[in-house]
Amino acid sequence: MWRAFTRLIAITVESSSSAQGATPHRLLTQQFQAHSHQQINYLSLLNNRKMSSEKPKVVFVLGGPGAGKGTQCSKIVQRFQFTHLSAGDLLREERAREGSQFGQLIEDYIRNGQIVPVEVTCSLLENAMKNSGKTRFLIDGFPRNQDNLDGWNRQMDGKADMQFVLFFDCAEDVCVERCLGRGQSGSGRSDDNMESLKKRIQTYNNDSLPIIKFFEQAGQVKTIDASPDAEKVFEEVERVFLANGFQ
Ligand SMILES: Nc1ncnc2c1ncn2[C@@H]1O[C@H](COP(=O)(O)OP(=O)(O)O)[C@@H](O)[C@H]1O
Ligand SMILES: O=c1ccn([C@@H]2O[C@H](COP(=O)(O)OP(=O)(O)O)[C@@H](O)[C@H]2O)c(=O)[nH]1
Repeated sequence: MWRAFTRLIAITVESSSSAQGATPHRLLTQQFQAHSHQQINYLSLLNNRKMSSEKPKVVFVLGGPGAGKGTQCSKIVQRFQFTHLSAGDLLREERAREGSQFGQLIEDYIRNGQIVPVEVTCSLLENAMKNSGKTRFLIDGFPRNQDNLDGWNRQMDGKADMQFVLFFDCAEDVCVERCLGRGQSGSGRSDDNMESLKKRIQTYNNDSLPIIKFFEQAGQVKTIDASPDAEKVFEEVERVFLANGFQ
C-alpha cells in the first residue's frame, strides 16, 4: 500500500498544477494524512532512550534558504554548549536510510521546495533530542509553517523550553546566490538549483515568514543581519547568546 502511495505522490506532484483549486502542497498533505497513521508509529519506536530529567532548552534557528543558518549553528556549537539539529539534515538522513518508508515522500517534498508533514519531522527531531542525551538544542530550519508549529506544540508540549528564535535576515538575491554557490561547490543537494529554489523561496515567503512574524509579535525573535561575512554575523550571534545567559 505504501508503494502505491508513494507512486501516487509522484503522480500528484506531476499533475497537480492542473487540479482545480488544489496546490501540490495541499494534495500531498491530504494524501499523507490519509495514509500516514500506521506508518508514523515506527518513528516513535526508533527511540528507546529516556530524556534526561532536565527539560531541554531549545533555540529555533530560522531564515531563508541559504541565509547561513547551518554555518552559524556550527559556530554556536563551537562556542556554546549546544547540540545542532538541522531538520533538513534529519530529513535527508531519513530519506537515505535503507528501508525508510518515507524516503520517496521526503524527496518529493524537498525537490518541490515544500514542507514535509510535521509528523515526520517532529518525530525525527524528538528522537534526535532524546538520543543525544543533551539538554541544549539549536533546532535549525524548523518550524517552517503553521503545520510545523502546531505539530511541535502538540507533540512537545511540556517537554521542552523554547528560549528564543534566532532569525537570520537575508535578502532574497543573496540567499539565491549562496544556495547556488553551495550547489556548485558540491553540496549534492537535489534542491540547490534554480528550479527548486524558486519554489523554496515562494514557500519561505508564503509559509515561513508568517511564523517568524508570529514569534516576533510574541517578543521572541532575535534578528541578525545575515548579509556580512560569516565571522561578522557570528559576532552578533555571540552577543545574543551572551545577553540571554548562555556562557
Ligand atoms: N555570511 C556568509 N557570507 C557568505 N557566504 C555564506 C555566509 N554564511 C554562509 N555562507 C555560505 O552560503 C551557503 C549557505 O549557507 P548555509 O549555512 O548552508 O545556509 P542555510 O543553512 O541557511 O541553508 C554555504 O555555501 C555557506 O558556505
Ligand atoms: O522542518 C523542515 C525542514 C526542512 N524541510 C525540507 O527540507 C528542505 C531543505 O531545508 P534545509 O533547512 O536543509 O535548507 P534551507 O532551505 O534552509 O537551505 C526544505 O526546503 C523543505 O523541503 C522540511 O520539509 N521541514
